[in-house]
Amino acid sequence: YKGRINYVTSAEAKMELLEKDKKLIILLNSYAVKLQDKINVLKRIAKEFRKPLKAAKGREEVYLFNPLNHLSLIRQMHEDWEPVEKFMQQSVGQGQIASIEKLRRDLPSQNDLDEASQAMFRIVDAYGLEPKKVARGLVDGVQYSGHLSASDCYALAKFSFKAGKYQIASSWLNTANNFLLKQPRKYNEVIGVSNMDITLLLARSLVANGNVSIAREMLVNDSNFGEAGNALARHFYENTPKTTVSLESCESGGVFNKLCRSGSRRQLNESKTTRLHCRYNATTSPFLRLAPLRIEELSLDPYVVLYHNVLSDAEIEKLVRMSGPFLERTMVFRVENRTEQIASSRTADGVWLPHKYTEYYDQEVLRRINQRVGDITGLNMRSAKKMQFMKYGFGGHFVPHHDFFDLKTSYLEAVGDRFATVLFYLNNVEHGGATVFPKINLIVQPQKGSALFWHNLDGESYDYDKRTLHGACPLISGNKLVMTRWIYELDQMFLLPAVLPPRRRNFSKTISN
Ligand SMILES: O=C(O)CCC(=O)C(=O)O
Ligand SMILES: [Fe+2]
Repeated sequence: YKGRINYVTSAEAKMELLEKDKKLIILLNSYAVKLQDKINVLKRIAKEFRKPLKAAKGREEVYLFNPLNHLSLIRQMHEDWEPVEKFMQQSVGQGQIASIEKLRRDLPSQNDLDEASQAMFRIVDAYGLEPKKVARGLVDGVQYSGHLSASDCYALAKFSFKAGKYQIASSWLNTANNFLLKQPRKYNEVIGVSNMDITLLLARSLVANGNVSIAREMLVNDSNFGEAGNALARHFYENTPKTTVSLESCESGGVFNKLCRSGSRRQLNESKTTRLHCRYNATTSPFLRLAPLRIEELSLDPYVVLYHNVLSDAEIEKLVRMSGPFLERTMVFRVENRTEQIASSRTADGVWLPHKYTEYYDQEVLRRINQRVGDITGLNMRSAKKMQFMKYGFGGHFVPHHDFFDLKTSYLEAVGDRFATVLFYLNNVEHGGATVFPKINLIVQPQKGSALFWHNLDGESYDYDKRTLHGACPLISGNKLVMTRWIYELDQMFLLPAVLPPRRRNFSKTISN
């Protein structure tokens, strides 16, 4: 998987895809031109051949008595048809066909389509959208240009069906049916979904959803099936479909979705948000006496604050530039098999900064940002100086999770767990993509240059604070850029006396190494 072009999250790969699309269409057109040339020659020959017949029409006998015509007819019928047949048999545009075949090797795979479908599924699910509106470009109150095709809706239906989401599958199929009526017939003879495909999958979805009689009626009334519809409905009833796609990790559930919805609306209406408190920090370091920082306190317990204008545009530009070449699909650590894996619970591209190829002069900005975080939070930043830059694309999200590991490893024993998190927002996000804390009803809309800061450990007991559960709502359009810096527990032991090594904790997970 790694090393393969990632068409789903990477914007560059999508640009490449457009280029390939252009090339393929040029090839298809030049194939059609070659074919047309051949057609023109054949038509010309047919026209020539028809000339004597036309001349003879109605006076055939007289015509054949003419010695010229006599010879001509014999010769032509003896000699000319063989080369015509040869010409007809000659294949046309083999070069174009071969080139298309070659380009096709690197096109999006079934896996890419599944991921893109899943991204769309997530958006529809999280924001509570209706497929028929989405198909016409109306997404969560915003009218986008263009619309989906019958085949697009059918692909989304197939994906939903595979995931066992029969209700959504039915909605997509009804939408597909409406679009099919509007598609040119000639086009559908070669590609695209047929009316019968749609009806069959709709019947299966209805049956799987418990609506057997509706499915049977639909099939029997369809001229493609008639009476056979009865048996078909019974067959679907007796063979429950297998779900082959697991959406477990992409379904984030009630409160998270509710907050995502309210967030996208609020952003659109630009209406006021309620904040606990807003103040300036000019105390945690000498630096801040010169440049006090505006702080919005979003929650006191657990402690969550938003710092404004922490990073300058120039710094952000630099971070984006130095991350670009190294971005890769982010992995999720799986305790079960101790490996990093691509998971549907988190869809984004990311890179740890500094990357091993980051130029020395580029590391300056990272050091400066680290120093600033220390100044602002008053915390010790010694360990784990790396920061994670992340770029979310269409449907990109992060299911609710805790940032602490609650895991026993030798590394975490040395530095402690993730005491606090700093989440820098590196751009203004167009639509969707808020950070949400479902346990404390908090939603934060990304704002370029600001940084969200929270404690992952309880302020008194220093135990894991489960209320810090948080996630990223699916992104609907554009990109979302963030950078995360985790601050470690044992770095704070001289600042916060309660944090004392060796910490004794009952870890819920252990990795022996
Ligand atoms: O992108 C976001 O809004 C959240 C990111 C996050 O939770 C993380 O990286 O741990
Ligand atoms: Fe997180």
